[in-house]
Amino acid sequence: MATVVEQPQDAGQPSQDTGTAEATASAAIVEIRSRINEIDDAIIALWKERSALSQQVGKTRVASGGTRLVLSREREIMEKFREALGADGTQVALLLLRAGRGPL
Ligand SMILES: O=C(O)C(=O)C[C@]1(C(=O)O)C=C[C@@H](O)C=C1
Repeated sequence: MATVVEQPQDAGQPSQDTGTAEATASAAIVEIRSRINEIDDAIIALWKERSALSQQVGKTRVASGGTRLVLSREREIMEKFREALGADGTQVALLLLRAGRGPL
């Protein structure tokens, strides 16, 4: 049986390995991937912006004598993500909150 060996891509280069040798399907995949790449870039930018804003809120609150965390607010955010995305939403929310908190 032939062994398929994945070739490493150049760092920073979008992959053109579509996983199919069929030209029409391959062209469609390249097109769809272009939008996926835009979405990933937007998610990364929003993730970083949210994290910075969350840290700003935390610093503002602690500097004013408040608590570092507000668990009722965290529950509200986790519930929003769970309602929108199901069980995976809860995991996403936990990661988002962790990114904003930094190390405890
Ligand atoms: O909304 C706040 O009060 C925040 O501090 C932001 C944030 C968040 O990342 O959403 C972070 C920590 C808190 O425990 C709750 C929420």
